[in-house]
Amino acid sequence: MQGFANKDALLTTISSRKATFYSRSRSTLWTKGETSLNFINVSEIFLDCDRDSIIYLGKADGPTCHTGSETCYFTSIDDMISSQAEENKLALTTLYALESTINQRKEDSGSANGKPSWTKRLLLDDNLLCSKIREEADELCCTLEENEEKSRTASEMADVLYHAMVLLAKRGVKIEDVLQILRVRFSQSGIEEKKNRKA
Ligand SMILES: N=c1c2ncn([C@@H]3O[C@H](COP(=O)(O)OP(=O)(O)OP(=O)(O)O)[C@@H](O)[C@H]3O)c2ncn1[C@@H]1O[C@H](COP(=O)(O)O)[C@@H](O)[C@H]1O
Repeated sequence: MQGFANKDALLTTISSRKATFYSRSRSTLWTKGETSLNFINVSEIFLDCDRDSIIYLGKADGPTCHTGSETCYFTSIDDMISSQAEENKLALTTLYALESTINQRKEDSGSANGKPSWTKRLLLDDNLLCSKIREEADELCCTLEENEEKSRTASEMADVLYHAMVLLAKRGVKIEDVLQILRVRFSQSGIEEKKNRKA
């Protein structure tokens, strides 16, 4: 574990041999184990080369992390990065799969395998498509204004996304083109971009 220590915390640790720290939020000394009874019995204390960091070496009576883990350092950054990458991949796969279905409907004549297709109806009727996009966007806003369940917000966003993606297909614009624009905007503040637009 890692904690902040001041001179008093260090002096207390030296005399009690129990790892003691200073809480900056509570402005008080605290000894690891005073609540959990999982004390750290300190045998040696080392200062680092420029004397702004200390290591308490000792034997712990139990888990040192408040989560019950043996150590607080149980989160692997490499694992975090790869699970994030998996989530990103899944999001992209979902969007590309939906885009591909919509494009198939565009190529189908009449209906999808003889079945009625909502996508096809939208693709054939600009007024219906635009009115649905506006309607779904309004329903998304209502989930905020009327403080609806988070699941309603997710569902309405799915409706907005799907209907907007039908418009993209109709216009022959790829979702990748949209994502590319979003990526370019990562490095720019929206306020600054608007200011520069007016100038
Ligand atoms: N993601 C969607 C999707 N999201 C919403 N919708 C349809 O959009 C329509 C929304 O119109 P509603 O008037 O019912 O509006 P609503 O907001 O859902 O309902 P209300 O709140 O107005 O009552 C419904 O028919 C939904 O089923 C969708 N229709 C199709 N897709 C995707 O497109 C694929 C192809 O669908 P088809 O073209 O119908 O074969 C599907 O397999 C899906 O992957």
